[in-house]
Amino acid sequence: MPIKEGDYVLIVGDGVRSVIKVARGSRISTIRGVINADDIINQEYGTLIKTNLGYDLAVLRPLITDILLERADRVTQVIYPKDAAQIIINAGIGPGSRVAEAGVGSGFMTAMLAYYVRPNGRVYGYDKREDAISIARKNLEMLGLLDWVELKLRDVISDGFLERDLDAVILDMGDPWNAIPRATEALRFDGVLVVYVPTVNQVIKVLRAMSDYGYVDVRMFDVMVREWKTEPDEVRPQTWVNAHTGYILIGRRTLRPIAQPTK
Ligand SMILES: C[S@@+](CC[C@H](N)C(=O)[O-])C[C@H]1O[C@@H](n2cnc3c(N)ncnc32)[C@H](O)[C@@H]1O
Repeated sequence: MPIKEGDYVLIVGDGVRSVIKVARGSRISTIRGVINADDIINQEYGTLIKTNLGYDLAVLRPLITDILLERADRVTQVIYPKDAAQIIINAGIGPGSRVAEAGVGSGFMTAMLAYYVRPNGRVYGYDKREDAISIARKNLEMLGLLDWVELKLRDVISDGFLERDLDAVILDMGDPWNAIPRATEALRFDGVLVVYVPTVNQVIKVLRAMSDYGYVDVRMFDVMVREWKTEPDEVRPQTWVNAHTGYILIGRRTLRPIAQPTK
């Protein structure tokens, strides 16, 4: 399908990498010169366009992660794709999954969940902050993923989740241990609880609560991705790495009655 006005495109080459929304009549400036948006419209994705300085840049269909990282607004810390990928795989989330998430924050994790539960799954996203819900809605709309998401302005610790028998619940909030009783009542028996926290101090409280509420097969890991330079004449790790984002804790609900913690 050819490129249309209003599409997002990824422009790549010679040190250029940016996601642009194509607007008729506009000029796209890069460090390798300028291209006219009109020269992109009606071209096939994958086409090469010459800048006014003579560089060939590729015009590609952006991946969901390209749009998220480059174009989405942020009002909170977000879950990055490297962590989202591990959460999705290890929680067994796929087409048809019904998943709740608190908090939604800027909607980064929500977007990745929505992308993978399509076409017949559903994501129930909760946040107690109105600004977070509205930025998340805007980001999901931009990505075309809102059809798979229900966003709810609600405090999950005091008011709980509205769904039951969920396949997975994901908690990314300051005090997730306080939301574990509510997450547990929303999960199906043997459903997957995922908790994402940045500090070890939080990890300890989460592990205690998971044990109290009868979770089994509890695992914890963090994710290091080391990017490498891919210049054929200089293949080596990049100089700077992101050393830490967060810890991922995953466990399975059991039939233990939720009103009776073990300790
Ligand atoms: C770090 S952000 C979540 C980021 C999000 N996962 C993302 O990838 O964009 C934490 C969010 O949790 C929300 N939150 C904290 N406590 C909450 C509660 N009790 N109920 C609902 N949302 C809560 C906050 O308002 C905040 O927006």
